[in-house]
Amino acid sequence: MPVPGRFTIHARDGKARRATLHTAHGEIQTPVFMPVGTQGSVKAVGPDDLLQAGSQIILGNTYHLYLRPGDELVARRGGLHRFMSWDKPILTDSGGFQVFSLSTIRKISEKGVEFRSYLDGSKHFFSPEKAISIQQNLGSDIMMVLDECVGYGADREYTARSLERTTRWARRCREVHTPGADGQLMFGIIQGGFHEDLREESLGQLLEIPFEGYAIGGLSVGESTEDMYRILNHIGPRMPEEKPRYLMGVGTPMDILEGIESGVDMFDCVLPTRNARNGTLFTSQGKVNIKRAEFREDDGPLDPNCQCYTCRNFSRAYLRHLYTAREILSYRLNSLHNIAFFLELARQAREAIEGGRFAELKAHYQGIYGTDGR
Ligand SMILES: CC1(C)O[C@H]2[C@@H](O1)[C@@]1(COC(C)(C)O1)O[C@@H]2CNc1nc2cc3nc(N)[nH]c(=O)c3cc2[nH]1
Ligand SMILES: [Zn+2]
Repeated sequence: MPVPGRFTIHARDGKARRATLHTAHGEIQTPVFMPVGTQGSVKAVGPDDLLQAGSQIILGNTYHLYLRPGDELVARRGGLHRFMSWDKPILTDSGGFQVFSLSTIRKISEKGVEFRSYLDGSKHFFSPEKAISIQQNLGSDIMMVLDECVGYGADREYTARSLERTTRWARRCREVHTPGADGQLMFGIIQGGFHEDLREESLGQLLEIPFEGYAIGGLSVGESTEDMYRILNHIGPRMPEEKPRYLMGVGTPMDILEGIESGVDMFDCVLPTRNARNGTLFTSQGKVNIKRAEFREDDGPLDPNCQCYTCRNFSRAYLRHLYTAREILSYRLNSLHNIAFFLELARQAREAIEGGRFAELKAHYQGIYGTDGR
């Protein structure tokens, strides 16, 4: 009987790892890309589509589901898995980032963070304990601690004080959930901004608390690729070797490959679904902007090397028409393809690590997407 939290490394290629993470809703082969289902749905696609595309785990969000429909309601409906008919693993973010990026008028204190709902302006308060209680109601397989993601450009002094409070919050999260209770795992989140020494400080403090995994927070917040990679390359390899490493909110295909090369195992980003809705599609030959006139009479598949439903059944001309006509089907077909692309990228990375060919895979995509894929 697999024990939730067990993390087995099968192969290494440089710092890259090929591993299996066991959860209460099944095992996850890593490196893994996690489609984002912020409000309990991965926008425009259904659970059957996600399974078909090879998705192993999806993301939900404490902040959004707490505000609507309410974590207590979801608990009464049997938890998030049953509510959204997804019986594989779910990771939920704690809401810290969303409070800072989406809410107005927020007050942060030792106790937690007070914020106003982006829906109706009503006042709410998240303590670390509350953030964990919501994720217990949702029944997610991997819970994230409540943290403060300091903005890009925050000064060093504030960043240093903030990471100390984030550690105290992390300890409070751990204290209200016994490791492994109800099969739920808990990950700590490393902060420290863009200062290598503060990053090490944050990691060192978190290592004193037993977490089943560790995440790199505070990146993909508008910084340059150079700054992201500098911190990633510094802290990734310093994270516990025997536990899963998760890079939050990242990123482009090249960011993901850079992260894997730095020893990161798990990734999530809204890019595939968000860009699908504005017609930017990721293919094995680079980015395709489907609204371009050149595709008006192009009968070819979006990506000749892709096996997804969209590429097997529809032409670029048709996809361009749907996008131009603002047909709802455009969201579905474009999202299906982009999700399939990111999942296939992660699958190719797993295979390349097993074969000791990760450097070649990264070089191959660098030739197509450039150094950062922006
Ligand atoms: C605001 C919104 C919707 O979240 C996405 C998306 O825009 C956007 C805008 O540009 C892209 C890159 C496409 O992704 O940036 C967000 C993705 N970056 C990111 N997600 C994070 C989540 C996090 N969660 C916690 N608890 N703590 C963190 O430090 C943290 C850091 C993160 N960084
Ligand atoms: Zn496709």
